[in-house]
Amino acid sequence: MLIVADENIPLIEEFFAGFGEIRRLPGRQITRADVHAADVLLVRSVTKVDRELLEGSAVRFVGTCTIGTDHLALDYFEQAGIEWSSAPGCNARGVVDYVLGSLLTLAEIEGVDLVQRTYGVIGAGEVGGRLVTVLRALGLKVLVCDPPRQAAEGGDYVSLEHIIEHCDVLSLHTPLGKTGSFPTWHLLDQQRLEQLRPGTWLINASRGPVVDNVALREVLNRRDDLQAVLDVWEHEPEVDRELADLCVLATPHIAGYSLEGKQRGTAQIYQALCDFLGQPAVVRLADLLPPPWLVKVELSASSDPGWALAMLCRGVYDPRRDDADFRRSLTGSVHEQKLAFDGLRKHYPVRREIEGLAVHVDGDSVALKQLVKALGAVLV
Ligand SMILES: NC(=O)C1=CN([C@@H]2O[C@H](COP(=O)(O)OP(=O)(O)OC[C@H]3O[C@@H](n4cnc5c(N)ncnc54)[C@H](O)[C@@H]3O)[C@@H](O)[C@H]2O)C=CC1
Ligand SMILES: O=C(O)C(=O)[C@H](O)COP(=O)(O)O
Repeated sequence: MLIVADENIPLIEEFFAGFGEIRRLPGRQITRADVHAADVLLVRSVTKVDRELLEGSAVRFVGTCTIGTDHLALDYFEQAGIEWSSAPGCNARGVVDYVLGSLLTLAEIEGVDLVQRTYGVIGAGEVGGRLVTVLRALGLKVLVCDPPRQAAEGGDYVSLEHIIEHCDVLSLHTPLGKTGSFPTWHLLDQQRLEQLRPGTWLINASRGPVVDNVALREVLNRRDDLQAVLDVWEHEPEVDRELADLCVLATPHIAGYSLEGKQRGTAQIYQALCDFLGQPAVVRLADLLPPPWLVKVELSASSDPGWALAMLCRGVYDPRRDDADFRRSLTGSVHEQKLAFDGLRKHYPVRREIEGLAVHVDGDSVALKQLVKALGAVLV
């Protein structure tokens, strides 16, 4: 069996060597000729997998080690009888950690207590759903907009217009889709961006085109009360540098880049391929994931919970480092900037998730113990 795989998929040998030959290629450069004789194609978000790439090839299974599927022509797969799988939820916690780190930065810059704000989460699936749970457990007021879920299940959801009118913080967690009953392409367009409440914080770690980037640049240029955090961009890997300059935090599509998230993505696709081939799964992620560098945190019962929140989140992950690296890369020609975008992602440093962090509270502090649990860390 021949497997063609994006070279940036971690643990590819460990999980897939047993199936046959693996040919690793840069994801943006995978061509028809590369996949012609392949049985299996394993990608990340940067490879557009469609009729043009696959027609006439031997590919019978496509796996994307990502949550998002907007780079896959799913209608064509169905027509052509090509089996496929994504990795739902694999890096959702990484995105939650990114949003928490961003909120801490925004609160610090603005001199605002996070409790004073009302949060609007748009898209309440694997990422948004986890985010809502954490924010509510932290005692914050959260409104949720998810029209597809509202239509399917009913429940306590509000409209996007309601979120825009009533929330001080908007965090986007929808898939990217141009068609269907609930399209998200330019969900935040010029008109909706104009309507944001004074002082709104806007966070986009979904897909770039969910926000009209030209309109956002224009609105941010006029309204210095708004604060934006962007992890994703229209036309990646090219970035609108003026827009990046206007953002409080700007990062190169790394919100979900926790080590666990990336390795889980590979493990989920391995499982899906085993299922497709009717083979038992013998490789286990638990045997491969290295121990975290931060083994345990000891908190004194007298610690201030606000300080503890920032220390625990930032001790595990602080997006300001990614922002600084990214800004340094926004120089040179467009070609150099695009290479740097991919380079930062390819050589991304080890980052772990808050969920695995062991925390001991030395003494009896209900507030601190609640905080640890709210973050999803492990109280030991
Ligand atoms: N920046 C990054 O590193 C990452 C970005 N992502 C992006 O985040 C997206 C969301 O991820 P998950 O939560 O795992 O996906 P999911 O599929 O579990 O949840 C998406 C939710 O959005 C809702 N939704 C769809 N259309 C909507 C609309 N018009 N308005 C409001 N809600 C809508 C869906 O009903 C669903 O509940 C992914 O599709 C991917 O594009 C995911 C992981 C990492
Ligand atoms: O899982 C997703 O969806 C994401 O956005 C991933 O973080 C994208 O990672 P790459 O596939 O672009 O490396």
